[in-house]
Amino acid sequence: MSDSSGARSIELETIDPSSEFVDQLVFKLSSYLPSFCIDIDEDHLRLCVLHLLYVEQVNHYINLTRITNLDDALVLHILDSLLFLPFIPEGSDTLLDMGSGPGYPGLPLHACSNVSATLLDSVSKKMNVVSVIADALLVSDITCVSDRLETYAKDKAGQFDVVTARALASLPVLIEYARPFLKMGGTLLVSKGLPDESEVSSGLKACSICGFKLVDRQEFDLLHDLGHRVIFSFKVVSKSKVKLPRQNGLARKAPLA
Ligand SMILES: C[S@@+](CC[C@H](N)C(=O)[O-])C[C@H]1O[C@@H](n2cnc3c(N)ncnc32)[C@H](O)[C@@H]1O
Repeated sequence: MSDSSGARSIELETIDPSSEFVDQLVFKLSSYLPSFCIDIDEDHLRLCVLHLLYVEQVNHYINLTRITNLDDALVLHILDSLLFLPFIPEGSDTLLDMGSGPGYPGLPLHACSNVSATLLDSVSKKMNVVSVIADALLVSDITCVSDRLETYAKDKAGQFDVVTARALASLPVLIEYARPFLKMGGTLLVSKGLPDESEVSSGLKACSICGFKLVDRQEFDLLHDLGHRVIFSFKVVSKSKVKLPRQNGLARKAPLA
């Protein structure tokens, strides 16, 4: 169905949260977590599974993800998002997920922790979907924003404790995007597949320009041979040496490092 602007409206077909099918997926997901030292109760995992099922439902008419096999999606969307969880410093209240797409990793992180989350993507139809799904899940304290990062940063300087990014851009670009949003002492968490060493060394240069320090780097093999992940944790330790945000698009066209 389309509205007067031609945009397709989003109507979710309600999914029974206590169905046997949902139970099975929750059980499967829960069995994956101990190998990654992640401990989350079933109610929170259920929210992650329902989010995934709604994403899959809407994906039939709005392109949100290329991963259509549910078993793979449990690992590649939910588990992959939850890998960030142990890296969120205790006491963090506010999280921004940059380029969140269908809500990864921001929605599972919000569902499984106490952080209030802002999910941002420049493509408004994606954020509309995530907002409708968040309403259906009755998750509060989640804000969906359709904007470019460089524009949103002008209004939200220094407002977040944690910024996350998955599958968005190279390390130096992510570091530049994230810095204006973070408080002093705040944390940037980035997940990467197999970054090459030149990307890492440019990232470290961008880090020192923007006032970050790399504080942790851990590697994980996803289950079922679905890939390798490196989680980088950067902490804001000083002021940026360049004025941020720069003009729209410059971070990608002319990276700082
Ligand atoms: C490959 S998708 C990844 C989505 C999600 N993080 C995930 O892992 O499934 C990258 C997303 O970043 C968004 N994006 C890219 N550049 C952006 C920018 N400058 N500002 C806001 N969103 C951006 C795109 O619209 C896209 O939805």
